[in-house]
Amino acid sequence: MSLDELGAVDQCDDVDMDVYDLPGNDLVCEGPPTGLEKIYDYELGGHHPLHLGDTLHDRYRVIHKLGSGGYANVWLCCDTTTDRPRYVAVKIIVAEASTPECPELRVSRLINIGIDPEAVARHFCLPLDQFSIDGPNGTHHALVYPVLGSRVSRLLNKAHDDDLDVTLRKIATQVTEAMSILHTHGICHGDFRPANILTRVSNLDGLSEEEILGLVGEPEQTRVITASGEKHDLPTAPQYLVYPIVWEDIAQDPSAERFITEEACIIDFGESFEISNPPPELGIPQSYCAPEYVLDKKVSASCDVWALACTIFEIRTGRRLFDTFDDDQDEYLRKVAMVLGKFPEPWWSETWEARRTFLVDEADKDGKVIKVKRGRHPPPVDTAFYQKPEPRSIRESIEEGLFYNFRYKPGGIHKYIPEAEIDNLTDLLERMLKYNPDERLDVADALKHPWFKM
Ligand SMILES: Nc1ncnc2c1ncn2[C@@H]1O[C@H](COP(=O)(O)OP(=O)(O)OP(=O)(O)O)[C@@H](O)[C@H]1O
Repeated sequence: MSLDELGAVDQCDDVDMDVYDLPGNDLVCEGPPTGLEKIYDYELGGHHPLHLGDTLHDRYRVIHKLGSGGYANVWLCCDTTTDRPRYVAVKIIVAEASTPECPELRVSRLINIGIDPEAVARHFCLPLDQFSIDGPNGTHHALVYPVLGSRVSRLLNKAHDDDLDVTLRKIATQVTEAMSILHTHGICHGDFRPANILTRVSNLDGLSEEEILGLVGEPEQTRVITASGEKHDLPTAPQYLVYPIVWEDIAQDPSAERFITEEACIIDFGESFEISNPPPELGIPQSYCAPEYVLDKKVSASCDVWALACTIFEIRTGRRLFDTFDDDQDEYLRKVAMVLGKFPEPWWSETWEARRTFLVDEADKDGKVIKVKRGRHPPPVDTAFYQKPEPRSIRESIEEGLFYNFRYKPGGIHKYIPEAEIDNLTDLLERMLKYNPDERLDVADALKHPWFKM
């Protein structure tokens, strides 16, 4: 298992591939793999095997799962050393990545570079405690964080509020302020996207474990078995995997109001870097990649600004601005060009080699790119309903309004965005999504835009 392999997948978005195809430990899990870590990552160098009820560091009792990513599992734990129950998120890094250079530890640089500690605490998720675990798969860094909730692009608990517009702009302002603080202090986040921006959760401490499970739901498990269907006896893997808490489902319960706040908190500094010393590669999914990185491998603070623009769009509309299937680079570039127009040279005619497969050389009289005609038949009448024209500008993308699709059933919540706000947001995003990074707004100037004052 290489680190590249570990880091390549954003499991929140791409959870259910490959799980039944098992290199390594020859184990399978019985139930659907959605939301679960890869069972084959339970081997030497991989995840630490845990079960509910286990106690970590003689202190943190595991009561539920909060999530998993390419590098770690995050567990909801009760701190047993305090008189009043106190709940924390314990993130256990895979052994192979638990080195002194572990990217997770980069968050501590925020404390050492002179950022006002109050601002750090307000915007970022800092570790409360840190320890290591020696287990059958190696030694793991474990970091203890405050418990956070759903990602900021899916505020289902606020969806029916009259002032949803105000709330979403407030959250977008907070995340822009957070990036502004980082850039002012010479740090790029490097992986700035809604999956790494969660809402703060409050009022859990003091509740009993039963009350907590009454709120977030009893943990559901799926058995881990051998490929031939028997109980396994490998010390390197758990006997079951735990499905993570789905905050969005909880958010729709009226009691969630007490717990889920309107405060955004930035997590995951694993890809962060010093602006003065950019890395050769970025570790951000394709849908948030600035074109100068995709086409020229140029990394700068402007890449963060591009990702921020995509994130603001997603917070305000509940949708991805440039969504791609399976992180396909050509599909991404095609979508960007459909919305923002032709790329400057030499990107258009030389660098993006596959462009001619999708888009013709010349734009139309309005400057819109033109798709290559394919000899396809029109869709049958009963599927024509789904063939919505693609948006051809930022304005058209915003005009579709806010959608929160339901996860397990058709439909969702749809709200229009007021016309005056569309004008303002279009202007802001167009300035933040300039192809030339030198013409792109920097984050401090973006923050002065009238959209944030509406
Ligand atoms: N403090 C927290 N409170 C609640 N849930 C959390 C917290 N930190 C992380 N999570 C959940 O766990 C998931 C994985 O965490 P995180 O993204 O930090 O892991 P990672 O392995 O570093 O991820 P990546 O693959 O993105 O690098 C998150 O998407 C989130 O759902």
